[in-house]
Amino acid sequence: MSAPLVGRLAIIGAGLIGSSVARAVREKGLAGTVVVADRDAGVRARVRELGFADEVPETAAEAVADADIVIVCVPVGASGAVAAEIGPALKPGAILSDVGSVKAAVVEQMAPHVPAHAHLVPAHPVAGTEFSGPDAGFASLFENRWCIVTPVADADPAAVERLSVLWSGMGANVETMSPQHHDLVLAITSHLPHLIAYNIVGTAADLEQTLTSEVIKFSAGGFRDFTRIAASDPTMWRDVFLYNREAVLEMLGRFTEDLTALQRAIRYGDGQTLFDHFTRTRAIRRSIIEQGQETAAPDFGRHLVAAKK
Ligand SMILES: NC(=O)c1ccc[n+]([C@@H]2O[C@H](COP(=O)([O-])OP(=O)(O)OC[C@H]3O[C@@H](n4cnc5c(N)ncnc54)[C@H](O)[C@@H]3O)[C@@H](O)[C@H]2O)c1
Ligand SMILES: O=C(O)C(=O)C[C@]1(C(=O)O)C=C[C@@H](O)C=C1
Repeated sequence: MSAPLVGRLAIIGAGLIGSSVARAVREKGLAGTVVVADRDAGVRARVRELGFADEVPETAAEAVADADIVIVCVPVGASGAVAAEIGPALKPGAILSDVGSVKAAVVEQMAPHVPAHAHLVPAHPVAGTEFSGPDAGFASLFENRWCIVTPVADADPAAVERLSVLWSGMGANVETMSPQHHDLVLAITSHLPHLIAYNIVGTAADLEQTLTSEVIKFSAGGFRDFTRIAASDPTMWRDVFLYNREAVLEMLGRFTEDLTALQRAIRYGDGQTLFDHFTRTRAIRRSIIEQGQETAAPDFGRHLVAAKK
């Protein structure tokens, strides 16, 4: 049997993403030892029960000692504090990575705490669900999904390559781009759709009581899909909007202008504008499907409703 890709892998934060990484790495035999840390004692106890880690130390600093690769899987706003805690314990040559949904702000928070003898290689697996916590993770989450690696300016190419190989090993398709470009792209493809979902479900909840209960009773199709997205973790998404502020505001400005144009077409009975717009958007959906990017993601974890934090 050949040696695993990574000797010792440390994961800080054992929620949906951290626990999925641990499960995927173990299932594929990518690491000799998987060490998992979480600041929450209840989560640590649950990780021990679920058995997807070889070691579950009390602190993050203990977890990273001797680790070859460290993946920080905490809400974006906590990444600086975690980097400060573990930075001094990183061994020479260690790769420090993360999975945050925002990249420029994570680099800004983490970079000052990375010692010269370690390598910072941020990444973002573009795969998830509306569920949180260690019960919600599963080994196949990253299969055939993108993982965007966003190397810093002076990144060590060998470290970037090693982390990319680890994500490929978990089944992901790896793409590389700058942290700033990542944030602009994800603002429109992920962050704005979540904001729209949070907003539309909030609007429905603010209707008069009888109307709201009818919305819930008759919800199907479109609205139901929005409620899935709007059930996503409040801490995670608060941080995404606070830390990708500029890119989200840029995309929100464009979105608002386009919405106003549709509103105007409805007001003036301009069916041609509506028809042309909907025809253009239908083509985008079709090209996504043709590229094989449509997956069963919306149904992942349905059985885990009870596990939702
Ligand atoms: N949920 C998704 O769909 C998704 C997808 C891709 C990337 N991400 C990113 O992954 C990261 C984690 O998201 P998640 O969905 O796994 O969240 P989660 O809430 O399921 O898990 C986060 C875990 O981090 C722990 N934690 C928080 N602060 C900590 C600290 N200072 N030290 C140690 N542990 C700490 C929490 O106790 C929790 O167990 C976020 O940055 C998010 O942006 C999420
Ligand atoms: O499918 C979902 O539930 C998701 O929202 C996953 C999703 C996304 O927007 O695609 C959410 C945030 C992450 O940073 C990456 C993936």
